[in-house]
Amino acid sequence: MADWTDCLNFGISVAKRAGEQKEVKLKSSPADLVTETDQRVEKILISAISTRYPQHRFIGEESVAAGERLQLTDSPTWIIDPIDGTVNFVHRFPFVAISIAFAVNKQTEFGIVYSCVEDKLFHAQRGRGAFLNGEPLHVSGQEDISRCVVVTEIGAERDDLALSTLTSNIFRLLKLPVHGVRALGTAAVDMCQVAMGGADAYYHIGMHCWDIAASAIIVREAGGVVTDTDGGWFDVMSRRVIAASSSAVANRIAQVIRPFPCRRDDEEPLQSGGQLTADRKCAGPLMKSDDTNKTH
Ligand SMILES: O=P(O)(O)OC(CO)CO
Ligand SMILES: [Mg+2]
Ligand SMILES: [Mg+2]
Repeated sequence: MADWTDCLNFGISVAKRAGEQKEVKLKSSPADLVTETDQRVEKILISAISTRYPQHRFIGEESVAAGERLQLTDSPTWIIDPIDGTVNFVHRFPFVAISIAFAVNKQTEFGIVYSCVEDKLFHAQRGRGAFLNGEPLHVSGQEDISRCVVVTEIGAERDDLALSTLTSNIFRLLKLPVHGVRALGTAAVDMCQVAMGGADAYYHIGMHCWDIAASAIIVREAGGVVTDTDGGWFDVMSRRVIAASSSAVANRIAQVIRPFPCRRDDEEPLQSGGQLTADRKCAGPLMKSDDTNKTH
């Protein structure tokens, strides 16, 4: 089996260096919360990594936003979110992360999440455990949904149907009941909370591969489970994820939440007047036939 430890150590060093970038400049208007820093950090990371590993490929949030094709092949590929939590970054809400995953043959070999403000470096390598600042990490192991803190994200969708699906999912969880529902504004850090036992589960439909690939392996290596939102096999390109302290908790969340259809990350983006649309948007919530036994 190939040993990717050299790549992991290099990834950790560039993530920590890039985490020193602090300047906030909006790209065009206050409504456009992609900052120049997002783009600069991605360039710093890709430039450093590609100099050292010229054969490797990249999937970067800002490169894809600029029109680059999003395709995960069997080649060694770095999947990068230069700033996970851009809205937090702009508002100085103190949870912002650099997220880097590395996949070979479409399998994630390691993940790095550097929560810059907290100065917390999470990492995991396949089969070798998960760590926070070098110390081993473990999920809570909680199996009882009624004792769980569950994390999710509010996202950027603001249409009525999207919001009603989002809020009704939270409503159903709170009515189970769970101990609490939280949202930190960064999927990578949300999922690392599950890895460290600060939360017992995370779920979301609509995140991209760069938001969740690194933290998914961190949760698994910390002893947790990562599934699709229907409880099945997790596909990093599907934009559907549950990360949980146990299979029992993951399955219970899968039973409770209503699906929210999204275009896969590796689907061709929609064309709009000859231009690629800005995002691979969620299609809006749909009821599936298996929803009929769900309340609310
Ligand atoms: O700040 P970003 O990278 O857009 O990510 C958000 C989700 O869209 C938080 O995870
Ligand atoms: Mg992100
Ligand atoms: Mg980002």
